[in-house]
Amino acid sequence: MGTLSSHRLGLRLTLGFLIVALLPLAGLAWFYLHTFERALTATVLQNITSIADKKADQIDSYINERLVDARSFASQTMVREALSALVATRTLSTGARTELATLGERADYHDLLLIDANGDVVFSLRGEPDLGTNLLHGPFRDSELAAGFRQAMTFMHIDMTRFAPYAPSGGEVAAFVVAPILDAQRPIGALALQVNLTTLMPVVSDRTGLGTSGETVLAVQDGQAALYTVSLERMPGTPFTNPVPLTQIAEPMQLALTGNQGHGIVSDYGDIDVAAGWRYLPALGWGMVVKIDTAEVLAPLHAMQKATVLAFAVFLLASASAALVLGRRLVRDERIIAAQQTRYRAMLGSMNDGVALFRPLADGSEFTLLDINAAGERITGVKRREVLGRPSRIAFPGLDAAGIYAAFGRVLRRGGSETIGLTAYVKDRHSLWLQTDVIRLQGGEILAVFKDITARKTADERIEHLAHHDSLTGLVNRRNLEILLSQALHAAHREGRLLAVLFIDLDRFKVINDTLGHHIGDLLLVEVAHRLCRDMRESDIVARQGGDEFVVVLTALECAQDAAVVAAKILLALGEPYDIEGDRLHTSPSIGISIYPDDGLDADTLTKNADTAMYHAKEQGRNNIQFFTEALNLAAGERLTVERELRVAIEEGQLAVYYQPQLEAAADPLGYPFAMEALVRWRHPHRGLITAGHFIPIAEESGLIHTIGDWVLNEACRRFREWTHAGIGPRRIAVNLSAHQLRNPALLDTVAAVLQRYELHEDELELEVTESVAMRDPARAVETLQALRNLGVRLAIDDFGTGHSSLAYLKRLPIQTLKLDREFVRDIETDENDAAISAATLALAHELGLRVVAEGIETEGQSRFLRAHGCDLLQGYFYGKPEPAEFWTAHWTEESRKSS
Ligand SMILES: Nc1nc2c(ncn2[C@@H]2O[C@@H]3COP(=O)(O)O[C@H]4[C@@H](O)[C@H](n5cnc6c(=O)[nH]c(N)nc65)O[C@@H]4COP(=O)(O)O[C@H]3[C@H]2O)c(=O)[nH]1
Repeated sequence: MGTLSSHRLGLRLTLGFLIVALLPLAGLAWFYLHTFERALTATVLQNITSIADKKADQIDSYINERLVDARSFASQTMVREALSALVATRTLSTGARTELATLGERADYHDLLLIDANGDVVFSLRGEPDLGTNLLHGPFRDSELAAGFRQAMTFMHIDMTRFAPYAPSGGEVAAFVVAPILDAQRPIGALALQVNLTTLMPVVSDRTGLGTSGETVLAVQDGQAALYTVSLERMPGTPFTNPVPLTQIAEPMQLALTGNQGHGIVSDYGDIDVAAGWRYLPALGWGMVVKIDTAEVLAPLHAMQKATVLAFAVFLLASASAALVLGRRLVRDERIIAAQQTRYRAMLGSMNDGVALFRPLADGSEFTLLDINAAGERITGVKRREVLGRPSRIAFPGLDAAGIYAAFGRVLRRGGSETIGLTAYVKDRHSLWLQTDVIRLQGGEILAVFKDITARKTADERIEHLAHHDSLTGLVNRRNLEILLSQALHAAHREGRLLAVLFIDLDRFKVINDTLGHHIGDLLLVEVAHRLCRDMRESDIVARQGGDEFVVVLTALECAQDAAVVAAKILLALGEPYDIEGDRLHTSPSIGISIYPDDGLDADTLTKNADTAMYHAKEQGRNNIQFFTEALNLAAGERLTVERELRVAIEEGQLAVYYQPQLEAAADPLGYPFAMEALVRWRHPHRGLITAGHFIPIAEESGLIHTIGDWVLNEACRRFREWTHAGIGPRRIAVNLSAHQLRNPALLDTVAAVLQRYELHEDELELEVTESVAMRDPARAVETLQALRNLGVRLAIDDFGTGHSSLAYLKRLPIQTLKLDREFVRDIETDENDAAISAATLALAHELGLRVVAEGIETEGQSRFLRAHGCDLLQGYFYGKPEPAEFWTAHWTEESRKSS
């Protein structure tokens, strides 16, 4: 991607200009001129040849006309008679003379002569000195006239003599046409027509077609010399006077004199280049050269040459100027491009995205790497200088070739661009994920812009995993379970197999979580998840449904009983003790099982039914497995019915408060109880009396507990005040508070209003909250309990012993009473463990200044044990069941009547 220097570019441009523009033009011009010269020369020579031919024809005609004249004159009777008369009388009639004169003047003959058979010149129109002389013996016997006379008389032939100076005519160059005059086939003399050279000259010297420098040169050979028979433009002198040796005469004339005919560009007698045509004139015995200076005939050529050179020069100048301007512009553009390239390179270099440029091979099967930027080197780990120009498969061996080259091919065929989501690339044995945009450039090259999105991809995968998995345990989460279960159901349906959904809930987990803290609870859940996964097959699904609930899906079951086997294994595995941060914890699962297709066809139904079965398992005493049955399903439906009916019950006053006595251990069992615990009952119109344990949980789930709780508190306090006003009944009233009520911000106002309404004194009202309620959010519980305490209400911890709270911890709560749970009391006579725990609890509670109420006392043995260990208050069927207020009112009234 380097750039040419301005100098080199200039040189290249000049060379290019010469090669591209000037050389062809010069060649064309030369070719044109050369062709033109050849054509012109050929035309000129053709013309000159035509002129020469024409001149030769004219001379022949000229001579023929004279020969015809001579024959015609000689054959005339008048001529024969005139000669006969002259021979006989030496005189001639005037009429005959006039007729002869007329003949002589017909053509511009110089003279008309009659010669008798002896050679005497008997008649001459001009009367020159040859008249009266004898041509055979006289002074002019060597003249051309004498030669012509002898030839005519000898051969009876009409001929023309050579031109030569003729003395009788004062040396005028002349030729004679001599014809014999016959009388009865016998020559009696001859007629001679004298033709002066001057009459031939107009024919010869006609310059038509010869321009300004044209000339017709005529010469006759005279021995080893030649005599020019016409005046020459460039050689002064009289014709027939200056003999020139044959060897020195110009070449075309030499050729003409030797009988040759031709044309060409030659040198003339003046050594000047001429276009000439030459030939021999047999009628005259002369050589003829018709010529014209090449300077004149080739003048158009020379003009054209000049014009061409001029045009060429102008063109050269113009195109050189244009080339210069263009060149400068090109150089400037080149500089701009170079600067742009530098900028782009800097930009590409500073980009975080990798950019690589490829050129496809002709068949598109392979791509050559043309360039790659710094980010591209960094991402792929290649060295630019090592891979430039190499096939892409060799340059980037770590590339997942299939996807990217297919995209290259597509973009190459269709044009435009394409984004390839992900491409795997192995660098230093680590897999990278690249996102690549593939763009086809105008030149057919392929640009790949790629970024390393491994981090993002990993994060996406993590987010994806989090979206589908529980963050604490890593198990499949509730949402993902629905999807996976639906898929598993499809497979089961397809394969005609069974499938089991196991709903698992940890018994007493809430207690552990509330008492030991969420951290320990979390660790326990993680361990539970670990144990669940341990024995599962790969095709099974283990999910956390939320809280302490887990779901296991067993796929591809042979029979429903297999699910029970797996559930039993889970029961064992989760029932093992857990060692967590130094504590040994115990929990057990309750497992509900639903089977596809018997218990439901869709994920929702199967999960719901397994949940129902799980509840049943809990009801059955925990650490238990229950299969879903239709009866269970009905029970679940029952819950809904109860909730609906409960609302009606509240409105229609079907609820009632029952009271159970709490007796002081030392007191007379038949005396007034120390306190009464208010327990709510539902007088159902069809089902009869329903105890609290059967509908309070539903009231809590549905939120009805607030209405019920407020009503019970109000009713119990009202009743208590009624009894005390009547002078019967207990000294204290105990009312249960549910966890939901305790969290209600309106509780304090409600309690304060009730205290005020019924003028309850300090410590006359005791509110019972369960241990787990107090443990759930200790800080908040302490705050609320303290506020209640500040109102003058006593506080009791219910069901003590079921949670994991220690007495030391309870010290922090503003409570005055502990209620020992029924569970401990039940086996207190038979289970040493329970007996020991109860005894220790009593002792420690007293140490903390708390009073202890034991509940669920059903036997005298239990009562005895508890009293022996200093239990303060006793409650249970042994002393009295929960009964309506009217019962107690009647009872106590009767008692007081008896005692009085
Ligand atoms: N087997 C046996 N059971 C005995 C004996 N003595 C008492 N019981 C039963 O034990 C439960 C004592 O109440 P709790 O522990 O406070 O436990 C109560 C209490 O937590 C809650 N509850 C009852 N009434 C109310 C109420 O008005 N409001 C709220 N929030 N909870 C209530 O419902 C739970 C169950 O109440 P109930 O069904 O009335 O059941 C009562 C009572 O009938 C005995 O000797 N043997």
